[in-house]
Amino acid sequence: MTTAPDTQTLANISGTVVLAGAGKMGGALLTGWLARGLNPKRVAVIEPHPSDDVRALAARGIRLNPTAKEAGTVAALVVAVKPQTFGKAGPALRPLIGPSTLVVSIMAGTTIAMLDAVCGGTIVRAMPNTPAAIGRGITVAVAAKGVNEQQRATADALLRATGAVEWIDDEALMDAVTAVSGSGPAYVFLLAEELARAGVAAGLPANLATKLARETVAGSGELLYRSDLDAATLRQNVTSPGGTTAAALSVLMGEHGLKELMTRAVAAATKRSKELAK
Ligand SMILES: NC(=O)C1=CN([C@@H]2O[C@H](COP(=O)(O)OP(=O)(O)OC[C@H]3O[C@@H](n4cnc5c(N)ncnc54)[C@H](OP(=O)(O)O)[C@@H]3O)[C@@H](O)[C@H]2O)C=CC1
Ligand SMILES: O=C(O)[C@@H]1CCC=N1
Repeated sequence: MTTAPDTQTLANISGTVVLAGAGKMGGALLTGWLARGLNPKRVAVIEPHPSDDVRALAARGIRLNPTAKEAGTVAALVVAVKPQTFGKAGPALRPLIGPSTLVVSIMAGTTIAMLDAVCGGTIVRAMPNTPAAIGRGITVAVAAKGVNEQQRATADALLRATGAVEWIDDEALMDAVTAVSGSGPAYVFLLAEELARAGVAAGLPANLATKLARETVAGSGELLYRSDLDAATLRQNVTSPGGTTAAALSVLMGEHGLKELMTRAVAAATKRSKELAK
């Protein structure tokens, strides 16, 4: 069950919240924080090439690329650069980290031990996903030893500003988490792409096929979100015995079907997440 975002905790964070890397995921987090009441004057962004949207936020009080001194006491540093960039970008973040700074990393495959070695701080490792951009993400988080209750509440509020949050104790699960929910939106968008393509192959005009696929994926997702029924029951509700859906599902659920493909896909992503940690 999703808990309501703790807007009070977000508004009460004392000190600066620094976002390092305001790209697709970092930008989505930033949007969520501001929408949930984080004072822009408390936010600083470290970003070599800020987008026009991020630049525009400077007019609302966000500090762009401040020095460590200008950033002041950093309550939380959220690291959203690419894992491959972190080795170079990480050490430059060190001066921002004080004795009580919480470091929240959303980088795939980057372990708490690696974060500790490169930039230090009190660490929460998290894996969000892009529906965060509309407040409908899901994030899984794991806290390093030494994260106190207040820091955990701060991390929770920052992450919950973009959707649901699940806390786990076992960091080793983060590779599979990344493969399922971090990368998962891409699998769903691929489904929309392929459904449209198959519609065209079945004779539909491209714009109609694209609209039908998009609305079908979006509407089904919304139904799954709002319904108390599980995915299997919702699927069965579409499937009339001997009907069209059953014909399609005999392909999708048949030998070498989606079960096998998805198992292989998630295994490949899990493996890649583990490789990023090396
Ligand atoms: N996209 C997703 O669905 C998800 C991504 N993540 C994680 O989020 C992180 C960011 O991914 P994503 O947003 O997709 O990638 P992006 O490339 O969109 O964002 C990364 C940003 O970091 C900037 N950057 C580069 N060098 C530095 C630096 N030295 N200091 C500060 N910022 C820097 C990049 O600028 P420039 O482009 O100019 O180099 C870019 O704007 C990754 O670690 C990824 O694993 C986690 C969950 C989901
Ligand atoms: O593809 C990636 O590596 C990142 C992590 C999860 C989603 N995007």
